Amino acid sequence: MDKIRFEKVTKTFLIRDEKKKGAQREFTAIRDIDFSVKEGEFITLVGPSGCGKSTLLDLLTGLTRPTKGRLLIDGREITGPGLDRGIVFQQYALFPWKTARGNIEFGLEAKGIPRSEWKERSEYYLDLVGLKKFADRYPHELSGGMKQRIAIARSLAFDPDVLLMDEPFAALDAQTRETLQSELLRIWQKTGKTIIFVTHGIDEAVYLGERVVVLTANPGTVKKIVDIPLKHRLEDADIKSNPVFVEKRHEVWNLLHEPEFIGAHI
Ligand SMILES: Nc1ncnc2c1ncn2[C@@H]1O[C@H](COP(=O)(O)OP(=O)(O)OP(=O)(O)O)[C@@H](O)[C@H]1O
Repeated sequence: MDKIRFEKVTKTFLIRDEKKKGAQREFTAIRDIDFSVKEGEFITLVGPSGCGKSTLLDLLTGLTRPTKGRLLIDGREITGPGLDRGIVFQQYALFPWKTARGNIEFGLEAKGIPRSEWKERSEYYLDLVGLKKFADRYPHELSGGMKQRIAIARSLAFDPDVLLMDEPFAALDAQTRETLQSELLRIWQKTGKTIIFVTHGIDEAVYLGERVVVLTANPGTVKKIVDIPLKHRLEDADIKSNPVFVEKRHEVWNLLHEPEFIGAHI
């Protein structure tokens, strides 16, 4: 069965009508989004600014509902937020008054894990993201990359089936971003989570995604879903020279540079 299914999902918002004072009009942010994600799959979503990437993730969190269509997880309609979905945002969203360990334990408490298990579990997730030695640091004592690792560890501590990531590495410098990308792949391979990862970066989308969903803007629709048959992402030290990477990167680049995107900010 599909882990996640978008069934002809449309989301419209009421916005101010620029032509008529005091009036409102409908604005279609995304239209007829229809695709499925398999259990354990790593999917990346890429598209120009305003194509509805965040709107799609909001719908998956259950914080907003579609105007038309349905979103399903394990065949059940999403009707609200749930601990089956972990979220990692661009901004780290850590509690500044809690240590790295405290932030992770928050996830354990929310899930109802007995307090006696917190230490062992938080150590496990700190170790998974390579920060065992930094357990007692506060967020302001950690680098941006470390904060994002803690945010990932905290989301994983809930043991969600699905990890939703909204440009999680966008605020990091290029080198830290590359390190975290490969760490995320390693974590994904180890945990087998289903991951939906939103990005502006074509390289990032192709490197991480087993499939890349290319979206168009105004309204956001699926332009194409590109398979990325890269086998050894972590073992290949210079993956960006790999002919499959080069070819697929070019395909996604072309899709994003077709006439309807001219002038769009990608
Ligand atoms: N609450 C809202 N009310 C009205 N319009 C909205 C609302 N939320 C989003 N939109 C509009 O829907 C469209 C899609 O927005 P969204 O934030 O999902 O795009 P995005 O692809 O994530 O953009 P970016 O890449 O710039 O972050 C945009 O045109 C935006 O202005």
